[in-house]
Amino acid sequence: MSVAILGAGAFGTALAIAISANGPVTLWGRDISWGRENPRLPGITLPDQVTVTADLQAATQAGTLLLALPAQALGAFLSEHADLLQDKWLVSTAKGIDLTRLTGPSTLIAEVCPKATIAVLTGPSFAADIARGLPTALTLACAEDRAAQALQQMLSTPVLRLYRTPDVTGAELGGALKNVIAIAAGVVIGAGFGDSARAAIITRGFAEMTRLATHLGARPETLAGLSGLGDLTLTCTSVQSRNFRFGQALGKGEDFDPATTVEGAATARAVTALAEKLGLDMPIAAMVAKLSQGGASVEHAAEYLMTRPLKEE
Ligand SMILES: NC(=O)C1=CN([C@@H]2O[C@H](COP(=O)(O)OP(=O)(O)OC[C@H]3O[C@@H](n4cnc5c(N)ncnc54)[C@H](OP(=O)(O)O)[C@@H]3O)[C@@H](O)[C@H]2O)C=CC1
Ligand SMILES: O=C(CO)COP(=O)(O)O
Repeated sequence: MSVAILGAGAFGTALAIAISANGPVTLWGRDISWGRENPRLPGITLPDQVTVTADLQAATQAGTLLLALPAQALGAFLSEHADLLQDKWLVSTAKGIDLTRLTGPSTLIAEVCPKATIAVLTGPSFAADIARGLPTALTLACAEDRAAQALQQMLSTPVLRLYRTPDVTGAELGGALKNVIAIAAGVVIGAGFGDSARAAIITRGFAEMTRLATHLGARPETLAGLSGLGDLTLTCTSVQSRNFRFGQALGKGEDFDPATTVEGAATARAVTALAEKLGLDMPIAAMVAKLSQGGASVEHAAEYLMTRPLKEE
């Protein structure tokens, strides 16, 4: 089946490069004036197998469409182009929760394209690493096993290894929630609170991720896999992560380029609203939501998290 990637940012472009090892791939972007080298992936030239186009009608002739758009842009994009997306195999790579609907990408897609086969591709993977052909392992989540197996074959390469799961909720929530915790980890390091505090944030953040995701039907083992713990580990420990760097800037009291995609900021607000609605305790997410909107100081957030009532782990 032919493959197109919708969204020519860092990740869409990296995936196009990787998957083109298996055959021709179309990469659609609304601005492709950069030609064969995307400035978001400097120094990397697209292989001949990748066709870049700004013609969405042409790109959506492919049967499998990878949606590589930021989570907060996905809903509007789906609604605007719904007529081109019906009956397709739609694979979301967005790692966030929609702020207006309080749902993950798979639910957004299902609402607009009820006949589509829906999957999620997620896991620990910096675009630059994938684009350079470094070995990477991802999770492909799809409730329909035959489609999951077909997508796994179609999108795996000798350096991009996909594991599959039917747990779409767990996979997409792991990817969304780890971005929130990565901001918190960045704050901790930026503020000079140290590596021990970062380990505490990662561990208690993982507890929050698991609490919300399992409440919404996810399997705990999915959260412990590549899409949850794997991506959490990567993003909380690497300055390659935009979410981590955004948190670091908050911790240092520095400005951060508002044009940079930082999924965890809006997702922290969505998670906080969702947790309130569901009666769940998500204190780290709540602090990240406040910090990223300028609604709390780093000192207040640290004091709040450290002086909550003592409890069992
Ligand atoms: N970068 C990474 O390492 C990874 C990213 N992801 C996830 O992939 C998703 C995309 O991230 P990434 O590629 O890095 O982000 P980028 O900021 O690099 O690119 C975002 C892309 O989305 C496009 N876009 C934004 N809004 C719209 C819209 N309304 N219609 C059409 N195109 C739009 C932008 O177009 P324009 O340039 O015209 O604004 C741009 O090409 C995110 O959810 C991210 O979490 C997942 C794994 C790794
Ligand atoms: O999701 C990612 C790595 O798996 C990319 O993280 P950032 O969006 O924080 O750069």
